[in-house]
Amino acid sequence: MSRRLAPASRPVPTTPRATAAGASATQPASDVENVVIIGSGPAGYTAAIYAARANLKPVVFEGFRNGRGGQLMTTTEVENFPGFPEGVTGPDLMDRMRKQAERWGSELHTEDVEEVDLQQRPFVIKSTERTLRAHSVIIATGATAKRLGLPSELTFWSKGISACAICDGASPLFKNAEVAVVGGGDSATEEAVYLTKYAKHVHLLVRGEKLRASKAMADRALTNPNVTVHFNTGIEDAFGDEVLRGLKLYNTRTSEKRTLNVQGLFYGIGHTPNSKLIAGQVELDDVGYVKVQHGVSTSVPGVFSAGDLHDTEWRQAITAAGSGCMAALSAERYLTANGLVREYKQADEASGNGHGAGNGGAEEKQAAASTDSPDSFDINQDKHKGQYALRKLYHESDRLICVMYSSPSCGPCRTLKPIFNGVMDEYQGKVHYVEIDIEQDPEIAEAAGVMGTPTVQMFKDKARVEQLSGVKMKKDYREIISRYIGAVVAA
Ligand SMILES: Cc1cc2nc3c(=O)[nH]c(=O)nc-3n(C[C@H](O)[C@H](O)[C@H](O)COP(=O)(O)OP(=O)(O)OC[C@H]3O[C@@H](n4cnc5c(N)ncnc54)[C@H](O)[C@@H]3O)c2cc1C
Repeated sequence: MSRRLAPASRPVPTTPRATAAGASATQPASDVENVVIIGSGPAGYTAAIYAARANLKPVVFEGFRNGRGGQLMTTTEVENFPGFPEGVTGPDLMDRMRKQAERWGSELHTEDVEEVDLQQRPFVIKSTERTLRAHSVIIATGATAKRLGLPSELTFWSKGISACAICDGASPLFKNAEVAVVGGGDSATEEAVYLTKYAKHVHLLVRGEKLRASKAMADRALTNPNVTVHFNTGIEDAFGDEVLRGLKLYNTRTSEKRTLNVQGLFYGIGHTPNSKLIAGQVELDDVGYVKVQHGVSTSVPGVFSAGDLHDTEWRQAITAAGSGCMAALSAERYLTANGLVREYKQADEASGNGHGAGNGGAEEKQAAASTDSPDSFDINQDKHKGQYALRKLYHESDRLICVMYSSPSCGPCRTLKPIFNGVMDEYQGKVHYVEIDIEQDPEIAEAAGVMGTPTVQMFKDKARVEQLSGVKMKKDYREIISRYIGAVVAA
């Protein structure tokens, strides 16, 4: 896909410069950032909080295709992050980290970085929308748990299938249940043993005829009475109803098929570090993990790694956050030692109201109206909420009606809301926008055939004309809307 890359597009600051975040520069003008952070998982946001509190005014590229907020946006309850004795949902935790980063003046862009040049100084970072230069860079692009790609994988994801036994093993879903772990290496074997704390019995499904795990680890699984190791075993698919109930297995040597009734399937087949962006510029290990020294320093001075991107062992939110902190402090030290710091003053509001700038923050302020009722509904308003409004508009509006269906625990919905709200603002007076929370209004979501969230549907003249699942780029929504109302307002 070809993308337009703007030249160094951020304005050259004057001194002092009133920044969008309410911070002002106290050093000579420059268009070079102190620090650019790539990634918005626990590592990226924690690095942003520390760098922002050190008055460095970090610029954060949160990512778009893989979703802002990182891996925890795909999970429900996080029970092991300190400070949340009752647990917290992954999306809530990430929203809180994001707000904290924003509050201290981080500049957030929900964009993917497509290219970096770490050979020249200042470093050059090109995202889908802009090109920046920076004296230091923190890479926190995480790792992606490998999936099997079973036909029913998405249906049972977080409803029995999980990529993290340590995170999800204690869930009530698996207590005293039979569960399976797939994989034959150290991680899978360790996870199988770990799960015996909660599950009645654990089945370790191994494609080959022996375990690849270390002897000590393999022995722990093989001698545990609550673990059965099934060699030469592949998984064809999963089955169940509301939740996972079992697996369709096959013998990898004889192709013989059978089923195994389990309520959990945990993937222990490894992770892929998201290091393509920096391959060839920063030293990586054989698998692609960044090689670090002193915790977070990469082979390029001024470039730091944080979180799962270099963590081959722990891969937890708290360890990622910890290394985000280390990366930010290391970047600060590096900038200071090399006389590169451009310090910004925190404006009063930065420490008070919980809002900085960043494009996401600005867009989030434009949320849809509160739920419409017969008393409050006004057809002249652009933005609406709830099924009453949708039914009224469906029958009475002569505009294009854009409906976004979301649910409170859906991470991608949180990513899409500000994006879609921003697009809707470009078409004031031309479209009607309705936000439907499918937990509050399940009937209308069912009637509309919504199978997952986020979903965007568009209606014109009492007919559904478009349906889009997941998070798309602004330009995709604009292109579609322009088909029905003519002009594209913003490029
Ligand atoms: C289903 C599941 C449940 C889990 N539950 C728990 C739990 O309960 N407790 C726990 O401690 N841990 C849990 N984990 C593990 C935890 O989520 C990870 O260890 C942690 O998120 C790693 O943080 P990170 O910041 O290093 O990377 P990630 O969270 O992976 O974030 C990486 C970020 O980088 C961004 N990015 C990637 N490429 C680019 C690019 N080119 N440009 C811009 N941005 C980019 C992505 O969009 C993403 O925002 C779970 C993991 C999964 C998959």
